[in-house]
Amino acid sequence: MIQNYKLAFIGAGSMAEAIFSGLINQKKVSPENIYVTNRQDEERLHVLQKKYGVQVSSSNEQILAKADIVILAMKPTGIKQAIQSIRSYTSENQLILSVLAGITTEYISYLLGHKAPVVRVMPNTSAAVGSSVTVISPGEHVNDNHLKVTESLLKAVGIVKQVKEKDLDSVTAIAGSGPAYMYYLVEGMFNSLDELQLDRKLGEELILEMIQGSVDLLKSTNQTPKEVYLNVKSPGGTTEAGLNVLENQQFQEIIKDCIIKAAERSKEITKEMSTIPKSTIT
Ligand SMILES: NC(=O)C1=CN([C@@H]2O[C@H](COP(=O)(O)OP(=O)(O)OC[C@H]3O[C@@H](n4cnc5c(N)ncnc54)[C@H](OP(=O)(O)O)[C@@H]3O)[C@@H](O)[C@H]2O)C=CC1
Ligand SMILES: O=C(O)[C@@H]1CCC=N1
Repeated sequence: MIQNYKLAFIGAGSMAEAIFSGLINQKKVSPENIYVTNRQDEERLHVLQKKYGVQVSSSNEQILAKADIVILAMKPTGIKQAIQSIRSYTSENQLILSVLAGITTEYISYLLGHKAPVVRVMPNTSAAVGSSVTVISPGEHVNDNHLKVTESLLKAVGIVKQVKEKDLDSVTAIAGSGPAYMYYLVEGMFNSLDELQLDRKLGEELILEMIQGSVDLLKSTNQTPKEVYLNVKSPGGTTEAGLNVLENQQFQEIIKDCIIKAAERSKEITKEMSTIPKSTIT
């Protein structure tokens, strides 16, 4: 279904790369059909072209003229300037996907000034290996076919769920930012290896496989996380000694605060960068 679509990525950073590299690796879209642009970093475009064979250009007109799907992938702060620079080359026949945290479909439609269908998408960088958990939320002018195309595209880089736009702030904290918290935890575990005097390579492999196995078990059981970790713990044993440290430091409270703060920040971004001036609302 999506093989013949031409995709234009406006923004050439880590998220754009994760999505298009995933699409290319999964052989869902060929590099000839992927166009990538940014404002100024030509070296970055050159690197992406060399690595993936994608089409790059600093001309928005060139990039957008052929695009069926436009993927907005700049930082939220850049949305106004970005749409100003692409608006005249976009049309209502193109499907607009936005991966920007906190920027509403309503605001994007307002900036575009026409009725192109806009879908908000919250992926994560695991798209690069086909394992993103991506959440989508349709804006006003989106029909079932637009949603099917969006899903079909994003299913190529992981699982896709649909939510109401009001839920995207919470989802962003988990699906979008979540991987960073996991990597932070893994970094902490890696940092223990020197003190444990364990071979670094072996230790890192054991940690990653242990995490993979823990996720596999959690997914395959009906037990709660608590039941599963209590199965690991023996009275007076090693696990208990470690868990006591986590409990004393209120580790779960910290994690909860972390997720809630990320969701709150998404709401703040909406207020700061995605507010339609009152005078234009009829
Ligand atoms: N990284 C992640 O894990 C996730 C990110 N997101 C969202 O993805 C978006 C991008 O994040 P990320 O990839 O990390 O950011 P990066 O900073 O890595 O990339 C941003 C890119 O946008 C380009 N850019 C900025 N302004 C414009 C413009 N006006 N026109 C064209 N290109 C522009 C930048 O290049 P130049 O400066 O040369 O223009 C750069 O290539 C954000 O909005 C974020 O909320 C969503 C989910 C996960
Ligand atoms: O940090 C951010 O704001 C973006 C959104 C989700 C992941 N990265």
